[in-house]
Amino acid sequence: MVTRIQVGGDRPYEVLVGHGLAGELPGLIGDAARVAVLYSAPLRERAEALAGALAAKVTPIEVPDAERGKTVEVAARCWDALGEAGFTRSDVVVGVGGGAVTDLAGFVAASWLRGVRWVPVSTSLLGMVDASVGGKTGVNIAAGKNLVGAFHPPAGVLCDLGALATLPPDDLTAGLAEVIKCGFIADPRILELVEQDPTAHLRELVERAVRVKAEVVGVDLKESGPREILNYGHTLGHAIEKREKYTWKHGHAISVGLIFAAELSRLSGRLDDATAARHRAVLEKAGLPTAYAKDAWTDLLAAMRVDKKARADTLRFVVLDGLAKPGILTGPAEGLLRAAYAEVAR
Ligand SMILES: NC(=O)c1ccc[n+]([C@@H]2O[C@H](COP(=O)([O-])OP(=O)(O)OC[C@H]3O[C@@H](n4cnc5c(N)ncnc54)[C@H](O)[C@@H]3O)[C@@H](O)[C@H]2O)c1
Ligand SMILES: O=C(O)C(=O)C[C@@H](O)[C@H](O)[C@H](O)COP(=O)(O)O
Ligand SMILES: [Zn+2]
Repeated sequence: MVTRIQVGGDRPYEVLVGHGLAGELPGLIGDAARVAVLYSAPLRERAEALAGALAAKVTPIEVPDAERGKTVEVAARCWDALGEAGFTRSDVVVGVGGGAVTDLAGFVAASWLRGVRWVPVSTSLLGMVDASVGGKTGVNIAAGKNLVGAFHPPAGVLCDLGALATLPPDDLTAGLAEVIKCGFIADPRILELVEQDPTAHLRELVERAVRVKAEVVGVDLKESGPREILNYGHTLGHAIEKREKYTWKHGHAISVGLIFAAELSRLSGRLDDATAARHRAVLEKAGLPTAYAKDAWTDLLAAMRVDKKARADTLRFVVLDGLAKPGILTGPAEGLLRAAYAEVAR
């Protein structure tokens, strides 16, 4: 059974969730004469199998794995490959992999000839529920996470649940952080399912999280307001990733960031104690990290200043005013931020 979830907006598309979706790719490619398939080594066989079923001339591009591939230098190598293959505006970029590869593939597609079609074939939990949906594409730079990129919605998204069988357990756990985020900002049923047993409810969790994201990005592609809620936990999370030079898994950093954001919500008098405590409990139950280095505060505060939600010198955070009631906290005092950090510092 294939579930089709619609994403609205000026350039609507579908997210397909199911098993064995390879047969859906040619339809999304359409009559393109050339297709570039970006993948990293762990997904080589899957990418080759998908490429082999396409009628178009395929340019395979193997990129470094995980965050090591999400760089300007790797994007430039991809542009060179597209140039050599004579890629035109009717050609298509496909990204096969987790969020790092699909963010890179989307960025290459967004920047090539100022924008060609692209299709993420998501193979990680995090990619399925978050990275492949919504058209945020980009790369990391030394100054911060995802600081260079573009909004460029895909032609469609394939989430083949069968791929999750080979996903390393740590990466499955990392993906749960974004699933849990969706539970706190919009769909508390997600939290109940994770509290019971996430692996027993994977399909429902994927579908629920995709629906949360699809609803938000369908009304606010460019993050002019409502979309900011998807950044819950990300202000501190991205700062941790930067401080760790992108060696921490995104979902792990977001887990700590979610607890920090919940504590910030509680300490600013906006969130009740029980809902704040539930963050730590559900993230722990999923096997996610809940603490970070005590001595890191100065670095983290500096990194948070380039968060995309900041405006000039004012930091802005997504907080909760209750379960599934996200809001914005603008310009909190540093003492408040420090107090929230003390709750995750180890
Ligand atoms: N664009 C967005 O809206 C958005 C949303 C959330 C996260 N992100 C980005 O996504 C990235 C994180 O994505 P991720 O958690 O998928 O990490 P990832 O892409 O680094 O993948 C994690 C690891 O799992 C491997 N892998 C993936 N699928 C596999 C499979 N089926 N079998 C075996 N190995 C597999 C990868 O090769 C990699 O080693 C971050 O860069 C984050 O910033 C983007
Ligand atoms: O799609 C969004 O919007 C999100 O914020 C989802 C996040 O989970 C994701 O990590 C995103 O890449 C963060 O975007 P950024 O703009 O803060 O870099
Ligand atoms: Zn994220």
